[in-house]
Amino acid sequence: MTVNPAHTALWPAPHASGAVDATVHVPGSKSVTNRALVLAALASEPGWLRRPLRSRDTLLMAAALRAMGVGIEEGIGPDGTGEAWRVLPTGLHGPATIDVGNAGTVMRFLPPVAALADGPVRFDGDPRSYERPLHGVIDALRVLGARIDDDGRGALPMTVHGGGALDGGPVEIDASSSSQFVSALLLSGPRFNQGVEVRHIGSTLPSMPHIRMTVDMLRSVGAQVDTPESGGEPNVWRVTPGALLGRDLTVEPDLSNAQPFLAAALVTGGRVVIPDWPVRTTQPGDRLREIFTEMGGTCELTETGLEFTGSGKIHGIDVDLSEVGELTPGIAAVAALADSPSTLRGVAHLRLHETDRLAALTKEINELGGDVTETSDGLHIRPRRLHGGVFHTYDDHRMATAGAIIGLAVDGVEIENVATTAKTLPDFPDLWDRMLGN
Ligand SMILES: O=C(O)C1=C[C@@H](OP(=O)(O)O)[C@@H](O)[C@H](O)C1
Ligand SMILES: C=C(OP(=O)(O)O)C(=O)O
Repeated sequence: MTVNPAHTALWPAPHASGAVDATVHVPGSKSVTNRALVLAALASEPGWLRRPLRSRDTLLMAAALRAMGVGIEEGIGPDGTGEAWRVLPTGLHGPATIDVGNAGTVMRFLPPVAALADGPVRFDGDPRSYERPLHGVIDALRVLGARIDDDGRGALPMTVHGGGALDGGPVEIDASSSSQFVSALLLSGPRFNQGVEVRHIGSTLPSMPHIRMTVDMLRSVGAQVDTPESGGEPNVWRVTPGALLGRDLTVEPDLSNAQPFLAAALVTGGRVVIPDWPVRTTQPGDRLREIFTEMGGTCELTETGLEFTGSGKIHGIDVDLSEVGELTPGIAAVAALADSPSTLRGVAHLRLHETDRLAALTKEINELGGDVTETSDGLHIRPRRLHGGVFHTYDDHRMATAGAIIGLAVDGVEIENVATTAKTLPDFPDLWDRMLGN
């Protein structure tokens, strides 16, 4: 077996010698970039994507769409400012092979797109992608008229035999393990012959802001979507069939990737400014303004962005994170440094994320001397004096950034495979060093 040196390399997490005071330009949102790419690929005319995130997950999405025949030209925008990608929706063709890596957005959003291609599309990915839930998408697509060959587990690897079109119509799914099942069916819904009506029949539904993001972005390209919030039935979303417009969309900074930098202000009693923080957004990271304020900071949203200031004190928190699960690792890291215990709830589905995040956070914080226990749906964190050591990341970008947060306050923390942050934030070590003035 060959060992990738990047995976075993240890990155000494910088210890903060004082309060940070920095402005950090956070790259574009993964969730917005990958939705925008899918919608542009399904449109009936070319579109622009400005300030797209360039990371492993978004480059995998672009490569997958290209493999099906979509043109994506990477370059500078028409006005010469910043990176912009031109998307030319020239067709959806098979045969094609798609590598999903470990990107939930790629493995869930693209099978419905592949069902519209005119030939077989093979999906494969990292070993972890075989374990992540996909049954909601596979079963639903079969009900809606698609032919899919998998190994019977309702997971990757699989082949979607695109027939050039899909009937669509009503479908029931249990999306309690991932909101991305709902988003996936809605995103391609306008291109199904009868559109789609998705009824969630599971007990819980995580990450609602991400479903709102899907609906908002669909509407912005001309789709008609009925939702529970717009007067429809609870847990039912309806998308009317119709052509999608090619738009010129500027991607917001990734607010979930702003998290470690805001945490740095909290942990060091410093100040961090994130330019271009949107005034109105569906990104779950916007909830950090409230959560990190409750944990001891203050923030102000101005025309230039979000200014977040730590008080030098960090408080524990009792919070339901079901809507904003991807923020859990960073909140757990801050909670481990707080002056009182924390309970993080509503995030059982994190056991099926990039890694089992509840197990990984418990093990890694405890190995630094912490006292974390797993509950049925989250974590209980009792802060203790931590010591240095290796913080393992399990190929999970958010484990790496969580370890870096702890490293600010605890000497001698070494992050294994910090390069895994490339999934959504390839510049992380550089941005972190620059924030610290190194
Ligand atoms: O739709 C999206 O862009 C996402 C939805 C969420 O997935 P889950 O609902 O599976 O947690 C989130 O955790 C993930 O990081 C991104
Ligand atoms: C859960 C996450 O990613 P994915 O899109 O792969 O589900 C995440 O980024 O925290």
